[in-house]
Amino acid sequence: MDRLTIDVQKAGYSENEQVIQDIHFMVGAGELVGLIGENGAGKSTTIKAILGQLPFVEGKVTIHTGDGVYGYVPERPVFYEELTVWEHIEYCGVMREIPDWEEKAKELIKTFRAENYIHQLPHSLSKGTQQKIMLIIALLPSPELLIIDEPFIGLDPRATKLLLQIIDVEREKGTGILMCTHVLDTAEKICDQFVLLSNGTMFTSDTLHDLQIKCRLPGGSLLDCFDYLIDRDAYDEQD
Ligand SMILES: Nc1ncnc2c1ncn2[C@@H]1O[C@H](COP(=O)(O)OP(=O)(O)OP(=O)(O)O)[C@@H](O)[C@H]1O
Repeated sequence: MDRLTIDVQKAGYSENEQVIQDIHFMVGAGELVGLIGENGAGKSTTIKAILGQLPFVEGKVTIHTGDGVYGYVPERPVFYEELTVWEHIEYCGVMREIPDWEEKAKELIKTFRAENYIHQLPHSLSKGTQQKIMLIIALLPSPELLIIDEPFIGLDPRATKLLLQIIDVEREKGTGILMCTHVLDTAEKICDQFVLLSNGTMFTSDTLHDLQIKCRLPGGSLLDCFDYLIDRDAYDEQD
């Protein structure tokens, strides 16, 4: 069963300027898909198209969750300046009418070892701690689809390990996860599939094994395959 289907012919920030084109992929239940690409390739724009935050989208994005609920963790945490961490969590729980939100919140706070921060203002916290708070808020409604932008930047090794464990638990529950990242060595180990973007176009959506075959790089790393595909023209010329 799919959690997300993206079928976008073109999309962008203004009518005349398309930033991404021909993006077609799916995220299945319990699947972790890595959205990979160089700076400016169009990863964040693709995520904005999924979230309905782009003014111009030609195509269709379907979120197949029972209640249409999804969790989103942006690359840069966004908070209300005057609300404490707990007040943010409360706001999310009450506004989204999440049953038992308080209990769930306490569990998540314990999991993320964030007890000491809950009465502080998020802006006074470190970037990694802010990211943990964003994750708690994203997970509070028990979403069946999770979209995470650059989750590993700013997390210390223990927090990274914790996030990886949480990703595993979510996948076991059937949550589909789309993760945008530059940390290819980690992505390579944990993602089921990779959507590779270059210049706003998706040039492949494959497992690492299929990428290795496509690139004729048996046992090659994700970075090797990515490099090969990006420079394919140059490589082909050398063949
Ligand atoms: N708000 C915006 N208005 C107009 N163009 C934008 C806007 N945001 C991004 N772009 C353009 O869209 C293109 C793709 O950018 P995007 O942020 O999607 O790339 P990215 O793959 O997420 O890059 P990075 O890895 O650096 O975060 C770039 O050419 C960028 O300049």
